[in-house]
Amino acid sequence: MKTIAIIAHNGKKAEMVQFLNEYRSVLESKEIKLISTGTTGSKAETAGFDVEKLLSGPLGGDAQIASRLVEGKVNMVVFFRDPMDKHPHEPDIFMLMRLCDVHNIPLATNPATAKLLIEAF
Ligand SMILES: O=C(CO)COP(=O)(O)O
Repeated sequence: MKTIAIIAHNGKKAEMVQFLNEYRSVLESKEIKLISTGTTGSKAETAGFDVEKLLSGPLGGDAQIASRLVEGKVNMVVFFRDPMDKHPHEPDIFMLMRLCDVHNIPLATNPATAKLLIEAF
């Protein structure tokens, strides 16, 4: 089973739910496990997805996902960042993105890229 980490900043959570809904059948047919930061996961659960929720981003959720990733437990990251907002945990955000590159894990930071990646996943 492959795992996708889903993360969205507040201004991008609606786009994340829209993306998940659009690819619901793909996620189900490929038996993809979802893990997420806390609030993103709650939104996904409300939309009917089964998600393992970690802490909220500002409390260390990005860092927890990074930890799973370096242990080889994450196969792709969908991280809809909000480039128009400030984030107190910016170091964690950059750490997660850096570690995707260190470990050669596909990272989509916007819906257009996420669609291309999930179709090839
Ligand atoms: O802040 C985040 C990612 O950096 C997302 O965290 P939440 O999903 O808890 O809002």
